[in-house]
Amino acid sequence: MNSTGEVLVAGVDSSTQSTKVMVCDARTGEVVRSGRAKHPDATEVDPAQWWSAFESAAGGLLDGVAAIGVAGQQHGMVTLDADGEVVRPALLWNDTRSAKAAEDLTTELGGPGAWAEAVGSVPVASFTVTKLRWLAEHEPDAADRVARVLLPHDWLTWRLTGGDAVTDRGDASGTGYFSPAEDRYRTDILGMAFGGRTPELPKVLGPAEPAGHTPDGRLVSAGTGDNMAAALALELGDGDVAVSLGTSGTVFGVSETPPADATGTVAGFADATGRFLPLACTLNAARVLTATAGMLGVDLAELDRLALGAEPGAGGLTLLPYLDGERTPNLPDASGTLLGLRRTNMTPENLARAAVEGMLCGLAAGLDAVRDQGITVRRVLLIGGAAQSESVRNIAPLVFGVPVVVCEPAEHVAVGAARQAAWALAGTAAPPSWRSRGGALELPAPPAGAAADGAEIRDRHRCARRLLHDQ
Ligand SMILES: Nc1ncnc2c1ncn2[C@@H]1O[C@H](COP(=O)(O)OP(=O)(O)O)[C@@H](O)[C@H]1O
Ligand SMILES: O=C(CO)[C@@H](O)[C@H](O)COP(=O)(O)O
Repeated sequence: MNSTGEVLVAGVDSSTQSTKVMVCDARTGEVVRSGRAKHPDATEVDPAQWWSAFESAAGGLLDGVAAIGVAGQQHGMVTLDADGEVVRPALLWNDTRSAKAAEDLTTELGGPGAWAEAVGSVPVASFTVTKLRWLAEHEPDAADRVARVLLPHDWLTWRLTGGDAVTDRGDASGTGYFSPAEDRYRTDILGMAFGGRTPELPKVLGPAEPAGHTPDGRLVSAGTGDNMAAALALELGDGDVAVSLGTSGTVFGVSETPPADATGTVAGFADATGRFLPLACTLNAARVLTATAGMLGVDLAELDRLALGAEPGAGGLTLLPYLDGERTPNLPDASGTLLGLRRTNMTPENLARAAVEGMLCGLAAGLDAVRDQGITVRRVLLIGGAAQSESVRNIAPLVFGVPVVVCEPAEHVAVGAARQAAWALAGTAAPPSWRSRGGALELPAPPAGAAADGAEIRDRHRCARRLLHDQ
């Protein structure tokens, strides 16, 4: 409690590029203060770096905070030895070295359908289970020293409490060895993947179950994966689908029934409330814009200005932005392609717009995939760093073909983690309602007659994917 009698809770978002901490009023969700610190730009990171980023982001913010929750980038493999020391740097969700392991594991269990049935998802290189197989094959001595495997948020939560290691259904569902439908670990799959080794796994807590306390007495909630935390902050209703434009691009909605997409496009995750979170994820989102801005020698504001100076369709330029390989479609070794160049359309404006359209078309394909899993898409809630971009805000309604809303204040992952902390503190059956906490800005619809442009842009990108990648 602070000096004015408010009960305060803190949420931590330890995602790919940075740590953010938001301190909120536990009753309303209103953000009262915040901090952030950068992470290294790598796909292999010593977890100690997340801890120092947390300390730096939270520095001076936690006075009066009664409870804290941690949301983390999903899937990262944190390996600990018998003394609790890190065995090797964590491999992150966007590290594609385990792509071959993913293929092998898919075959070994009996194909994509067997995986979808067993754990709700077909593994790609992002999933923890494939990273363990990679470790067993490439660094067997290190694999032999692994006594426990955690996810990034599990590790941070464990550091905060100093107690037993715990996790939640949401983050566990991204490992590839937890069944969200049955609510249990599949240690048989873990053993199969990790050469017969079955390291200790964190206990899976219920949505409002506390993980423990910090040494100075703050309650720590179970924590969850970053996308699950965002869903908790957004309080997604029927017909609401979130599109997050961070390092990854994600598309997700809440479902009462466990998804099982044997095509592997939609992962059948659990959410942070006891339900499910069908989700499609691309490897290339906000960084497509920073990379394009870098190539054009401009900042992000100028990239927006350029993109908005081009006509819809970018003069016929099509960018398949697989700059870091791709996960959806599953093309870990792909690189980006720019198609349709003519002397007349090779302008900075068209290139800037092609980057925005290309990034958004990857997410539009994700929207189609979640629709195929029975999710109704009545409106898109746009979140993540690149949702701040003016050109993204202008072009998204056209490319998605449905109403698009931007919810304020931003940093939904950290706010969702804070809401989970408030829930654990209250110990109620349902989380506190924080619906009054911010506004929703409905983005202007494209002009009448422009829907055809949106369909044309999506079709052109779909044809390019088929032509170049058979996807
Ligand atoms: N106005 C903007 N226009 C375009 N991209 C932006 C803007 N503001 C932030 N970003 C991008 O958003 C990304 C960070 O988003 P964030 O959701 O925090 O990512 P993550 O959770 O993966 O760390 C960065 O790549 C940053 O460049
Ligand atoms: O792998 C996934 C989802 O399955 C990613 O969404 C990660 O959870 C990283 O998220 P960001 O750092 O991009 O927010």
